[in-house]
Amino acid sequence: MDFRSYPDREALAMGLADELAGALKNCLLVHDHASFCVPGGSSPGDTFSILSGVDLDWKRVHVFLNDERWVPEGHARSNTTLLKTTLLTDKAERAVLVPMVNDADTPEDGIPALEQGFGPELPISVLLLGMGGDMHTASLFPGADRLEQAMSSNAPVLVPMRADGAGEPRVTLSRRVLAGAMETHVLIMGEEKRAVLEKARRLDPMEAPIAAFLKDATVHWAP
Ligand SMILES: O=C(O)[C@H](O)[C@@H](O)[C@H](O)[C@H](O)COP(=O)(O)O
Repeated sequence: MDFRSYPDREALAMGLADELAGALKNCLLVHDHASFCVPGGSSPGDTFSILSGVDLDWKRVHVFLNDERWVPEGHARSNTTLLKTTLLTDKAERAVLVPMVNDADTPEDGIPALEQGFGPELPISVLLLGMGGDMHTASLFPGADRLEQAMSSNAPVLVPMRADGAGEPRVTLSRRVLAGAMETHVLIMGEEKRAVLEKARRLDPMEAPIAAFLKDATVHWAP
């Protein structure tokens, strides 16, 4: 694991946006498109805003979430809405969004149609992950109902997930798909998450799902 510490959150957003843009540009030099997989939640907003103004051949960048809360677009907890308002604006408006939610009643009902969109997107070219205080990443929550399936080596691309800490039902990319990314970055902020991440490194991924992705990752942190 490579750990990068920034003096403050503004420097982190600028440094991380620069790093992600560089990785996407490199990928586009040799591939016809780049698959860019990003977290929802509150941490990446500033990074996304900076990235959206970067000069890049965005129409060849395919963006999708690590995971989504099963709520309609426009809902206050919709990661898709967050993505559309922070990343997919300005120059990045031309990027292609691969949907992670549809209007089915449950993730189980919606997943078959969603999975079809992921065929051309794997392996992920550039992966950004967040982490919760309980060591979850994407919607791989410790103790979640289908964690074992989602962490297994023959897991499907998408897994429905319900967990006490999750709020609403979720859909998440499985460990197999996330761990197959060509390049992985992790974004965390604050002393508490830094300590949690250190602890996670010593635990089994079933207890600390973020641990499954740290070995080859670059972690970006600011106080
Ligand atoms: O939909 C989600 O909740 C995310 O994809 C999730 O995995 C997130 O990255 C972490 O929970 C950290 O969230 P914060 O950035 O809000 O702390």
